[in-house]
Amino acid sequence: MVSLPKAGRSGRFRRLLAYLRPHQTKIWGGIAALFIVNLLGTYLPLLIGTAVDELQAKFDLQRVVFYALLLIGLASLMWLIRMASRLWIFGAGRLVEFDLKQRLFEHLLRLEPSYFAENTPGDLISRATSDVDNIRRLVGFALLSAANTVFAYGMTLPVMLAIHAGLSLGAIAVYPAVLFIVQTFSDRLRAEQLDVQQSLSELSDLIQEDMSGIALIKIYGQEANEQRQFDQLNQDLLRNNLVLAKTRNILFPLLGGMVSLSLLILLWFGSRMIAANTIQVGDFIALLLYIERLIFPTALLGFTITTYQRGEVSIDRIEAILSVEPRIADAPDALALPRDRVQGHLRCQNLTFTYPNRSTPALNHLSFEIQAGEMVAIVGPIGCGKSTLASALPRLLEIAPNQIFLDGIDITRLRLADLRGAIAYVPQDSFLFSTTIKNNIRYGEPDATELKVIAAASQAQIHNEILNFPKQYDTLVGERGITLSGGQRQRTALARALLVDAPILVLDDALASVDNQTASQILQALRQQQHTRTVLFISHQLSAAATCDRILVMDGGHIVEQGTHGELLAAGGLYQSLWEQYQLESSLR
Ligand SMILES: Nc1ncnc2c1ncn2[C@@H]1O[C@H](COP(=O)(O)OP(=O)(O)OP(=O)(O)O)[C@@H](O)[C@H]1O
Repeated sequence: MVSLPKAGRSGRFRRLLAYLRPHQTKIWGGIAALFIVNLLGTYLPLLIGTAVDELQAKFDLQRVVFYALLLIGLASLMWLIRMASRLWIFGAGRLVEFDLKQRLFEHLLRLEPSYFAENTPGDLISRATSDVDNIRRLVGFALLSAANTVFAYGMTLPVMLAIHAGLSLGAIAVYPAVLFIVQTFSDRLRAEQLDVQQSLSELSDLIQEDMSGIALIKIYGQEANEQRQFDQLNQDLLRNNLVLAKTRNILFPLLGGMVSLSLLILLWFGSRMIAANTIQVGDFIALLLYIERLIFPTALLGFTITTYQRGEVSIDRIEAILSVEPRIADAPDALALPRDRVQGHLRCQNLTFTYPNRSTPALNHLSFEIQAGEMVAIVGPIGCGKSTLASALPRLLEIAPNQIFLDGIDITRLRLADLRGAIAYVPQDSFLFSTTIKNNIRYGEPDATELKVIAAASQAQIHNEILNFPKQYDTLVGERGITLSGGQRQRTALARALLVDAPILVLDDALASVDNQTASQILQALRQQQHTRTVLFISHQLSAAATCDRILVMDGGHIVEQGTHGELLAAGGLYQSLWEQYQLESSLR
């Protein structure tokens, strides 16, 4: 799970300002509009008070119409300017949301696969959606409401005090209590909000995992168990939401009640003052309207603070992702190696790699050399480190310098894009995107011509099958399209790698679901152009591996034997026993 950075309040505020900076014109425009609205809002009660006093002294229909029209005009103007302020500030909120989603996605694409092994998709998705949404509300609603509250108090209070200091202070005497209550509740609200967001992440994770593993759940009949786990997490979410709702339901009515109390105080003392003629009716009405004006921002203070705090939690959760530096990145002085200059010579020297959460190395002082254009098989028992080696070559793993060399150059000194452009790597699980088969094949070169796509598919021995698909190369595959068999998926993934025509091809058990005969045919086709391509064929299919120029035998993270099929059989070592086991299994099949 992504750990939260210790940002502190000022750190969070700085980040918030950084989010707002690109949209400051809109924000300032919105704040200026709010200022004008509040200025007009402060003037209106004064105008009404004056009108009441004037008309009370001498009734004049023309003056009534004049005041009515003036009030309607000013109120309409206020409405228009308030609309503009909302459009600008809420619009800035939407833009911040857009920017954050862009940044998050861009950032996630820069991180190495191990990050995604450590952080669940459900948690990342929940952060990219609900947390970004919370920040949008912080920028939109909370900012607007906070600015409005400051202006409302800043402009209204002095005028109220000028009208009648005693009565005004009496009416707002309860407001410090309002602030005290809000402050007392704020830490509790924040902690409860964090619990809700955490529960939501856990629930998203479970849904995500269960949808991916639905077949497994059914095979093992674990529906009821999964349902129980879901119930448990859903209960947690419900409980956390209810705890939060309870706190809010105590807080917000309490705030509302305090505000009403201030009106009561005003009415109680004000009506007596009018009777005693110590305050004019117009002034009293103005004070009533001013208190009324303060009710909304004061009552909203709770929401504003909650939205702000929820947004603060979300800023931490988003920054926890954005602050992770990619562990595998270009060195500042990275060397360029354009694809057309790559020979395809590979050398590993004492290559050692230990997974972060493991005590024993997966690759242990592994050394070998492969000549450009050679076709080499890598075989070995399960778990001996073959896949680890395959992902170390294009630096999908964080390997130390001076261990792997491409054409004599330490690969950690090469530009990552160049290194990965030189190596077409087909991993064990042939992942396909939910798009057409054509787009899947030309994924590494989206502009590749139809002819090139067909050539790659033919080499991967999948072309004839594609012609039988409903829309041939335009057939959708994956969730919204047809389901391919394991072998078809693997050959499509192989076609994708062949299309980019990289100087080095690494097949990591990439033909495991393809029958031995087809696998050998594919290798044969590759062999015909092997002068231009170095091939590493990692496989348990020893009959196909036997056709390679050379075989490297791995065990316990390093190479224990190497040679041709004949040489290795004659040596009578690990390869020979793997071969005998393979022959036995083949005869039983
Ligand atoms: N992401 C990982 N985190 C921790 N350990 C891992 C990880 N991936 C692999 N390992 C461990 O590293 C060792 C080598 O695994 P690797 O997948 O490279 O073996 P392999 O030879 O490709 O196996 P197979 O023939 O089953 O594909 C194993 O002990 C495995 O458990």
